Amino acid sequence: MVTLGTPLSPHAFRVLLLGSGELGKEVAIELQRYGVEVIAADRYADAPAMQVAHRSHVLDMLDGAAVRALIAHERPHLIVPEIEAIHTQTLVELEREFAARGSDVRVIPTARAARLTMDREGIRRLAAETLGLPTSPYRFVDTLEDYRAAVAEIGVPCVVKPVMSSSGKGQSLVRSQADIDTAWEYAQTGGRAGAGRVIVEGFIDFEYEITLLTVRHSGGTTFCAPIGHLQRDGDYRESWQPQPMSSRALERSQQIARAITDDLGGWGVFGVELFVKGDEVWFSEVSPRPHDTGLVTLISQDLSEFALHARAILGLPVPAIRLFGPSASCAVLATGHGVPVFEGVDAALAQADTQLRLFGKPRVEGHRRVAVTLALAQDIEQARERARDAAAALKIELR
Ligand SMILES: Nc1ncnc2c1ncn2[C@@H]1O[C@H](COP(=O)(O)OP(=O)(O)OP(=O)(O)O)[C@@H](O)[C@H]1O
Ligand SMILES: NCC(=O)N[C@@H]1O[C@H](COP(=O)([O-])[O-])[C@@H](O)[C@H]1O
Ligand SMILES: [Mg+2]
Repeated sequence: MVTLGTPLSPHAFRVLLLGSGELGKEVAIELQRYGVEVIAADRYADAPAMQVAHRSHVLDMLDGAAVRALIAHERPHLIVPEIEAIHTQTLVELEREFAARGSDVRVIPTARAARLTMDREGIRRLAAETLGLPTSPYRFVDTLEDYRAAVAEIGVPCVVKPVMSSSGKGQSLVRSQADIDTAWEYAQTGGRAGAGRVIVEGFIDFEYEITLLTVRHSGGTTFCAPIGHLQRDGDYRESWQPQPMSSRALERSQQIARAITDDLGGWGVFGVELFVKGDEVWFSEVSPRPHDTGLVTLISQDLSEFALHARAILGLPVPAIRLFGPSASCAVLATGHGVPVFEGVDAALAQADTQLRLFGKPRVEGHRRVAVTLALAQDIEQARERARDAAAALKIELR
């Protein structure tokens, strides 16, 4: 039984978001709808979720002492990681301390899930070695010498990624011998947490890839319809739902998603990333939180992945999830330096069944996802085309 109070009162139910990007912004909005007091934190000011939260904090979330001090100050009922790059060992310690004190403060979904998934090594070893799920072949390396040996062993093409990174940061595809040293250099400089350990993965020649949104809630586990997506440079550009699949491949995907999410435990949405070829399915990785490719659910489902996350973490029921029809999302990236200014919003919204979200990110330095377009149509091709057309109609100036 959950009791929800009134925000900004002594009876408030407080949720702390660790990470305040576009995904956290939608989660914050959904929590606001239940009268939850929302506190948003990130490494920079005016992050998207901060703009819709009751208050916010700027801190280095990789600094354990800073994370501990923030939690002691805010005393949230739920701690909700929104990105990987958090000092998750501190969350593990805090969770243990809360339990010892008999407090019902929770880390979502669990501190262990946040710790295992912040680092590709934790989750990959759990999936492949403990649970025996099919994955690409892989090696973890710390030095250039070991890295070269790992590439020789795995063979080209292979994929090289820093163990702590997301949205393709620091990731490259090694197609031939000539790419080997550049990929190492990029992995050392492009990740979210500086230089360090790298994973070398054998390249899976998949037909398509999906995110299977899996909701663990008070009434059990519910799967959303599979989301297909297109990635470029390790970052998502388009997603659509439902991805057509053979019943064997869907069944296999759900088995893998259930195995990994049951092991991670807790309540919330998980984005299980899978590669598919025919009836064969490989586990790639999992986010213990809403997934960027799941932005499509803002238009495709009655309960978006953000609404589902809010319900699940609050212990509320998820009796059914309704899919409205073939839908798509298209990520809008800005390149350059400055504050985004959007023109053509009217043109982007001119078609029926089209929506968009402008994230409100305060600045762009290099490449940054700043918006997403959404469309619902008769079929997937038409939905993708509409979402792409809407994205093309947006003109972004960086001032
Ligand atoms: N072993 C592989 N074989 C083939 N393609 C791969 C492999 N690993 C990654 N990719 C491609 O690169 C994309 C990004 O990889 P991955 O999900 O590991 O990176 P990420 O930085 O964690 O991304 P995000 O945080 O956005 O999920 C995958 O969705 C897939 O398209
Ligand atoms: N693939 C993970 C993902 O999409 N995460 C989303 O992007 C934000 C970071 O964006 P930024 O790099 O522009 O600050 C995160 O806070 C989260 O919302
Ligand atoms: Mg991924």
